Amino acid sequence: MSAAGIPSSDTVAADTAIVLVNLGTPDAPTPGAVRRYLAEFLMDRRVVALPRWLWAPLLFCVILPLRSTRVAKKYAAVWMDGGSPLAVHTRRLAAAVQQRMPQVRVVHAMRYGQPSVQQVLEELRRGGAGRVVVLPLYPQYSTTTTASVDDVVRRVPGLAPRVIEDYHRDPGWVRAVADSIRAHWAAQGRGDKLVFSFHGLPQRLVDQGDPYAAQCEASVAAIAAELGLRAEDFLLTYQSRFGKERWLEPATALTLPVLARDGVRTIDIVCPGFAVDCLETLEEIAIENAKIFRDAGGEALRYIPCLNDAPAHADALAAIARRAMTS
Ligand SMILES: C=CC1=C(C)c2cc3[nH]c(cc4nc(cc5[nH]c(cc1n2)c(C)c5CCC(=O)O)C(CCC(=O)O)=C4C)c(C)c3C=C
Ligand SMILES: [Fe+2]
Ligand SMILES: [Fe+2]
Repeated sequence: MSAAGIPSSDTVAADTAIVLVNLGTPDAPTPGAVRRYLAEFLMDRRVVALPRWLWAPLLFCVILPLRSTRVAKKYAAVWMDGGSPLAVHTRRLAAAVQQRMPQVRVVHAMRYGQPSVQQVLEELRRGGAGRVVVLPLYPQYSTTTTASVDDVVRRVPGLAPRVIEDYHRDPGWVRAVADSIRAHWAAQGRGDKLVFSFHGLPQRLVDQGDPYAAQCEASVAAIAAELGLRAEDFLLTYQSRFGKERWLEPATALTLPVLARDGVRTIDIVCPGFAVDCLETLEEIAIENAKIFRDAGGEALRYIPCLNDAPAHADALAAIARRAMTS
């Protein structure tokens, strides 16, 4: 043990594996690949709970044919040399965590698409892994994300992995996010407002007990305290609404024009619910919402990248995983 109570690398068993699990992403920015990805994702009952007789025809006959082509163009706008940003950054993050934990195997898996959680866990079992820790890359717990990872993990026989539920107030993670905001301010100056934008969720799920919104609020409070912010310096919004139902509010895309009309000239925007950059940050926030803000009279919406494979992020996740391995 270190003086700080964090288990040191030599207290960790050699047959241990850490699996970083992210949402998943299409394997090409094409309508066909996006359709396959969305079909698997949106047929998960944790994500859309409507009865299958109603949802399946709607999804396959209406939503996927229309949405896949439109969304493929968005993916194409942010696609990287190594693939989808979410895939590239997740791979790099797993490599950075592995560097910090040379005595265990660190791998990554995707809830939807490849490499699948099931396939990765089965390989670990065949390879003789004794202890497996699954770290979903969702700082805030939701039934739609973390619980869905838990569902598939439990389906793999012969392993009893420890699944980390959330790390929304982990001090190392909070410091890493705060430091990334400080670094952005040091490089670009400080905007008039700081917006924390999180992926949204149907309000119904929160009413039914999903702790996601409360954890987003707690994350923002902790990061704001670390930065010494006053209440008027920042606000929390929710993005990426899907469907007609009421989602968590205020919505990012509706709040930005209001701020512009109220005379806010420059906004710094950060997305601490996303461990790595993806379509929802690079396209929806940094391209689409930046335009929405400018069109409403704002000067600049300056996007602060996700932590991705930053050393402070890998340090924080390695410490979280080590604690889970030894508790
Ligand atoms: C009912 C629909 C959706 C719920 C509920 C939902 C929750 C949710 N999602 C994330 C993280 C990500 N979502 C991403 C993309 C994305 N999300 C939905 C729908 C719901 N998400 C869709 C349909 C899509 C695909 C894009 C689109 O068609 O608009 C991504 C990015 C994936 C990528 O490839 O880059 C992430 C990450 C969280 C954290 C969350 C609940 C808290
Ligand atoms: Fe989503
Ligand atoms: Fe989106």
